[in-house]
Amino acid sequence: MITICGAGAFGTALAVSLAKNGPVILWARDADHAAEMRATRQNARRLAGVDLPENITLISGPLTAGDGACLLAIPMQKLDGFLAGFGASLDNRPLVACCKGVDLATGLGPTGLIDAACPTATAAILTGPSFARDIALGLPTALTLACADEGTGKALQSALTTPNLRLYRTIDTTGAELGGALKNVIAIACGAVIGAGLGESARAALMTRGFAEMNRLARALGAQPDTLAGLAGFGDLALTCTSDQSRNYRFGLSIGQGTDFDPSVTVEGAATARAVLARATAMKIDMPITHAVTALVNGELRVDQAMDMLLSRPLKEE
Ligand SMILES: NC(=O)c1ccc[n+]([C@@H]2O[C@H](COP(=O)([O-])OP(=O)(O)OC[C@H]3O[C@@H](n4cnc5c(N)ncnc54)[C@H](O)[C@@H]3O)[C@@H](O)[C@H]2O)c1
Ligand SMILES: O=P(O)(O)OC[C@H](O)CO
Repeated sequence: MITICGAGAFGTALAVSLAKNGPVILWARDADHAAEMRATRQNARRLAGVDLPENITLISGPLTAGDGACLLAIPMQKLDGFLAGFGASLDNRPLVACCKGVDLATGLGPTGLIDAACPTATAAILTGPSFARDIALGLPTALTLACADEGTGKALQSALTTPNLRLYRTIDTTGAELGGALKNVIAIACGAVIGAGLGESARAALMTRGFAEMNRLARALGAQPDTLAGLAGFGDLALTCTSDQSRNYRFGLSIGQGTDFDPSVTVEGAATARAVLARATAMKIDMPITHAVTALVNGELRVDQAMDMLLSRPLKEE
C-alpha cells in the first residue's frame, strides 16, 4: 500500500488521486490535524472543500508504513529534519520526494537527502507542473517521475499513474529535481516584475533568460538537457511564472507591490535562491536572475534596482 507523509496541500491532493487506484495511508505531523480530517473527511487547513475518499486512512505519530512506496510531501527545508526523525522506519523501500528545492544547510536536493539519511531506500522524485487543487479535482495533469534505478522507476510510474495523473519517466534525478527547484526562483522574479508594473515583455524575458540560467547550472551538475526541456523544467516554469495560483509567483507579486506576505505560506523559491546562489558562485556559474532574486528576498535591493542590475550587464550573444 502507498503511504504519503505530509498532509499539506500536495500530499492530500496526491492521496485523493491515488485513492482511485486503491487504499492509501496519509500521515500528518500533527495528531489534531489527522483527527480533524478523520472526523470531517476534508483537509480544511490546506485543501478546503475537497472530500477525502473513505479508502484514505489518516494517521499521525509513529510511522507504520507497510513495505510499499512512501511519498514524502514535506517542504524542502523540513525534509532533512523529517528524515532524521522517521528515516529509520522507511528503509528498504522506494522513497519518492514530492518537494521542490535545494536544502539550504547541505546544498543537496531531495534525492540527495534521502540517499544520505536512508541508504537502503531507493530515492525517486515526482515533479512537474501541477497545482494541488487541480490534481485533487481530477483535472488532467502530467508529471515527471525520476528514479536512477530503472526497474524501480518503471514500477513507480505504473503505481502512481491515475486516471487524471499521467507520469513520464526518466533516470535523470538531477535534472528533474533542479528543474523543479530553479523554476520557483524564476517565478519569484516574474511575480516581482508584474507586481511592480514592469510589464509582460519583462516577464517573457525573465522566463527565457531564466530558463537559460536553469540549463547552465543543471548541465554543469550533470543533468540531461531533455529533462530541463520537459515537464520538470520548462513545463513547470511555464505554469509557475504565469499563474497566481502559485505561491512563489504570489510572493514575488507582494515584493513588487511592496505588500506583506503571510510568512506561514510555503514558498520554496526563497531559500532555494540562496542555496543555489552559493553553489553557483562556488562553481563560477553566472546566474544573474538568481542573484537578483536572492537580493530581493534578503531585502537588499528593490525591484527597480534589481532590474537595472540585470539590464546594465555587458551585452552578449544569446
Ligand atoms: N501545493 C502545490 O500545488 C504543490 C504542487 C507540486 C509540488 N508541491 C511541493 O510539495 C511540497 C509541499 O508543499 P505543500 O503545498 O503540500 O505545502 P503545505 O504548506 O500545504 O503543507 C506542508 C505540510 O508539511 C508539513 N510539515 C511541515 N514541516 C514538517 C516536518 N518537519 N515534518 C513533517 N511534516 C512537516 C506541514 O504540517 C504541512 O502539512 C513543496 O515542496 C511544494 O513545492 C506543491
Ligand atoms: O505554489 P507553488 O509556487 O509552490 O507551485 C506549486 C507547484 O510547484 C507548481 O507546479
